[in-house]
Amino acid sequence: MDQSTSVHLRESSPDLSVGTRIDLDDVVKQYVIGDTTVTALTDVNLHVDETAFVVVLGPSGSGKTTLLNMIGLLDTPTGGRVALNGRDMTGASRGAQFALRRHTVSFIFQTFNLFPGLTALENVQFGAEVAGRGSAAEVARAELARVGLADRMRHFPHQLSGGEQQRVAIARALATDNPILLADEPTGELDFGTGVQILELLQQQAEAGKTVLVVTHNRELSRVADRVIELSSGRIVSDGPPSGGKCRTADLHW
Ligand SMILES: Nc1ncnc2c1ncn2[C@@H]1O[C@H](COP(=O)(O)OP(=O)(O)OP(=O)(O)O)[C@@H](O)[C@H]1O
Repeated sequence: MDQSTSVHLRESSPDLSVGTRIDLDDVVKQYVIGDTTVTALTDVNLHVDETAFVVVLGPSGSGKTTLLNMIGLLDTPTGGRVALNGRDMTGASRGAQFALRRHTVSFIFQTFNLFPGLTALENVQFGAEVAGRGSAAEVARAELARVGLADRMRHFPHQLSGGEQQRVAIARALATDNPILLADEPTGELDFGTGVQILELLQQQAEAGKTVLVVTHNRELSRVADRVIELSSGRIVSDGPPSGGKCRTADLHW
């Protein structure tokens, strides 16, 4: 085997036997546009090694999405270190980042980001295929049933409500079987009742053994978390259980 083949195989075969772990050490992220520098994250130290429902809370512009993008290896820090599953990915090649991300992290977005020309089933099947899972159609059917959409498999996104579309997006994330779910304002487009259902669904995934990180500006949502990481102007200003203790989704108001 020549050296390039060996490097390729190594990069596309991350060690999946290690447990899920997120480590950010002294992470800084700056964006430079013309002669303006925006510091989105400053000296962020974050360690998650538990399967838990974690809420990242902060006002608009505090760096929540930037933090999620760092954890999900969608963006690289200006300074500091990002490691997933104990592997330092800070200086890793795009190929190595893609390979690890593919088997570790799945994303859920505020605007669902479904493929409009694919049915619910095909959207979810795509998730299973990207992750290289066998029997992708079977996996997709099972995950859609898990999120309560067994009777909507042939529907296209425009034929589904916002809450149903978000369920499809969650099913697509689950179809990858990745251990970390990163959700950016997943209830932002939904009414209160639907948002609570989506939150419950995400909470169930944490109870089933996933690490679920949900970004929100809505403090009320953070009351159901196991752990709340609060950001202000790019810095973590608190990290711990919700003040007042964890409550049930049924006790939320917004
Ligand atoms: N690609 C980029 N180029 C330049 N500046 C950026 C970029 N992405 C984010 N920023 C800046 O970094 C800061 C943090 O942005 P970020 O989107 O992480 O905040 P946020 O807390 O997620 O905000 P929101 O809740 O409004 O989505 C903001 O000042 C934003 O303008």
